[in-house]
Amino acid sequence: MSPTSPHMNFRSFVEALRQDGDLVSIHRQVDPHLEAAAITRLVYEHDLPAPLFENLKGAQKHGMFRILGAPAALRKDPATRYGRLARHLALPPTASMKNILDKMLSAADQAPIAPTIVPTGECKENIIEGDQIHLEQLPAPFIHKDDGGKYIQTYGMHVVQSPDGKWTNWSIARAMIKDDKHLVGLVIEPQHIWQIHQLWKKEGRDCPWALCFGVPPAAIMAASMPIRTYDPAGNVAGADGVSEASYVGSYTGESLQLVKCETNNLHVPASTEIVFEGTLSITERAPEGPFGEMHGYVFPGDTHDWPVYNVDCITHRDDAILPMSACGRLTDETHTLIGALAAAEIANVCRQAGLPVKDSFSPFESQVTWVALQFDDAKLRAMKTNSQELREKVGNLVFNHKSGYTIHRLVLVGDDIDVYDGKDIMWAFSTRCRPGMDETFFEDVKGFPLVPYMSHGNGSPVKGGKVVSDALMPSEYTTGRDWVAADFDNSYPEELKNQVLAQWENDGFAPL
Ligand SMILES: Cc1cc2c3c(c1C)C(C)(C)C[C@@H](O)N3c1c(nc(O)[nH]c1=O)N2C[C@H](O)[C@H](O)[C@H](O)COP(=O)(O)O
Ligand SMILES: [K+]
Ligand SMILES: [Mn+2]
Repeated sequence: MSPTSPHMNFRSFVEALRQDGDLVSIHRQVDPHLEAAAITRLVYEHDLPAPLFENLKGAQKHGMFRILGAPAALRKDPATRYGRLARHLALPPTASMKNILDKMLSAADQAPIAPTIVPTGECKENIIEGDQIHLEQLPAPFIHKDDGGKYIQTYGMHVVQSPDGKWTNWSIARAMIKDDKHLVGLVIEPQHIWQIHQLWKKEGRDCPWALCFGVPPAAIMAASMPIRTYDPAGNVAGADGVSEASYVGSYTGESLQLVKCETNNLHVPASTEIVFEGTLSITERAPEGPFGEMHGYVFPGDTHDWPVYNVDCITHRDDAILPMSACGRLTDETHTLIGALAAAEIANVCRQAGLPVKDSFSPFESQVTWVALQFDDAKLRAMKTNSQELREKVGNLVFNHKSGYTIHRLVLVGDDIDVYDGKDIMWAFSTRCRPGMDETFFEDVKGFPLVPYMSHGNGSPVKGGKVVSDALMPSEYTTGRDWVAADFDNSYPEELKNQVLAQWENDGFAPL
């Protein structure tokens, strides 16, 4: 039996949410066509407990399947706002986003812990092969009314491996049902699934593939993160490097248990809820999309050809649970994971390049198109640099690195700004960055086509549209901050502040 702790076993994770009071089990019949996603969308927009749809219309025998919505979204109580994410990493429910991202980065300088191959696991409880496979009969969710199909894949983990077997990549990329035996989904440059797909194209063979729904929560975090499993520039793989599986081992401190697929030599987490096995075609493409995406838009009719996945075999647990991200406007997994994890990796890349970056975050208010980089002011001064030089250095580094792919604005701030507080970032950006003078624009870098002003704007969908906005004041480069913030923290003597706080409730105010 594989580990049963919530961060290492999806089923245990769902039970842990129930114990936390962070799960709503819905036993009435719910339609996977729009209804399950509509409920989940409202959950996201009000930071409510995760919905578990126990009784889906059209669910197959052997319990194939139930749906868990909002697997990594926010909790309403500010004290445990990131509690559901914390559960992915065995951190306390009061963990801050900084605690979560530090945990994810902790593996970067620890020895990788390779996974362990075990003979079998819960994911082998049911095996469906060949002509018994009917994807069209599964209760797959139709998520937004203008989507191009049923997006069964929004929180599953793709497993693909370089032809030389040295690099196994785990990542999330969307896919919808094409027909009874096939999916079709985004495989975009420079993502690792795209890089490995390219390697198989050179080989002239379809890429062996597995798609794992309901994996150990600690694993899906690495699947969502642009970790450098290869040379820092994120170039196409070559030498032997760290795969996500080993990276997960580092930050959990335990070896993940994997089992071999039935129909290829890939390995998947033993406790996975549902496994699709097959190939990612190097030749076949099909119309895909539109899909209501991470920036909050669907463009009806916006369909493009992408590679086809062929499903040869399905294995699954009894009463399997499919996790679903009904993404769009704030706040769902595309914000809490894609933005946050990219920000963490970008800070890592900056520090590796010798830049004094202390912290970073992608503000939800920017729909995770920005990353704020917090500089150590004293070390910044020691650099004896200036705004233009720093903007060019940071922009050329980050916008040419894979981890910067989804980010279009970098805001440079001092260490008086809390990068996890969107109000702080907007205060600094709005008051310290002079438009036109304190910004450097980058047109000759890879752009992220999912951003609406890229795919449906006035310029190239895949090139440029990026900027470094310097919200460090000139004094921060030379003498140090020459202002005092007009706020409670900074504009009153300590003993007066203590006196005000001590009197606060006696004066008749509610506790802060
Ligand atoms: C958490 C999460 C991440 C992603 C996605 C989703 C979620 C919930 C969807 C809801 C399915 C929406 C879709 O936009 N989606 C998605 C995607 N990357 C793509 O290339 N294509 C995609 O369709 N990422 C981001 C990638 O997972 C990260 O960029 C990761 O870093 C990739 O791994 P790697 O290539 O670095 O190994
Ligand atoms: K990844
Ligand atoms: Mn990767």
